[in-house]
Amino acid sequence: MATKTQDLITVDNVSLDYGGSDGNGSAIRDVSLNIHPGEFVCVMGPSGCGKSTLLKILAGFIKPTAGTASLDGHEIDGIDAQRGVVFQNSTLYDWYSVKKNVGFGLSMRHVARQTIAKEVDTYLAEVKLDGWGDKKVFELSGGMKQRAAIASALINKPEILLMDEPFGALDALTKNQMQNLIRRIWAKSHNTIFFITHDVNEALLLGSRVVVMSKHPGRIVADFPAPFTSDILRDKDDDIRYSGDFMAKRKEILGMIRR
Ligand SMILES: Nc1ncnc2c1ncn2[C@@H]1O[C@H](COP(=O)(O)OP(=O)(O)OP(=O)(O)O)[C@@H](O)[C@H]1O
Repeated sequence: MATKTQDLITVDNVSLDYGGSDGNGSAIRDVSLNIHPGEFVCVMGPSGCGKSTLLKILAGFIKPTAGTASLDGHEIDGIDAQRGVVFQNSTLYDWYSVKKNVGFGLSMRHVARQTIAKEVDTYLAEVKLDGWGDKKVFELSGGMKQRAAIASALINKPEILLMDEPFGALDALTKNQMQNLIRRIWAKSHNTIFFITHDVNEALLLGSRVVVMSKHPGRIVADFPAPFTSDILRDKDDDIRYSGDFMAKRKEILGMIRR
């Protein structure tokens, strides 16, 4: 058995080549990244630089062509409920009730029905969907679907939550509400979150750490702690986004991405 390490996730010199005759299949190259428990890591980079590829490796959907990715010292080898995934477009079953969707992972693991019902209620309350459990997913708004998707990932108590532009398709107001929701859940539960976004404000408003990737094939070009999400939790508002420090960091990241 592997020894328990301080890092929850270790990505060691990972490259992924999708193949193809044109030689352009290399999606990420020599990526190394360690994630500690409780970090909220936001990943940014130009379109096509390999952010989703990195997430898919962490989720266990694909294996690197070189290097290793491990969770808790164990090489990631296939999908597992230890890693919850939330995509931009909900992967819920539209014709099932919200409750059935949220409890799906537990029922697959043959958890007792009463326990599932209790847990479902807890996680629906967590994402502020109490009272909506009996609705069918197709009856929900986009923001509500994403809240249900987050509940159905969290109910499995994953060691890490992998989120691929989860709020990318939402309007500005709903997006802001969802950012507040996920920040509050993170602060309360100390979840570890790996969160891909195209939105530099979102990365700085949410991440306790921001990672920036270069253009295709992606490498990590910057990796730094971000204080703003803790400031927002302390101040209970996000006016920090108008501060000089925030603007300067924003400009710096955009400069890196455009370069
Ligand atoms: N299944 C696949 N087969 C072949 N090439 C792929 C596959 N998935 C992704 N790619 C290629 O790998 C590169 C990285 O794609 P990826 O989706 O990881 O980037 P991304 O940074 O998440 O992009 P975006 O920000 O636009 O969502 C791209 O050039 C893409 O075309």
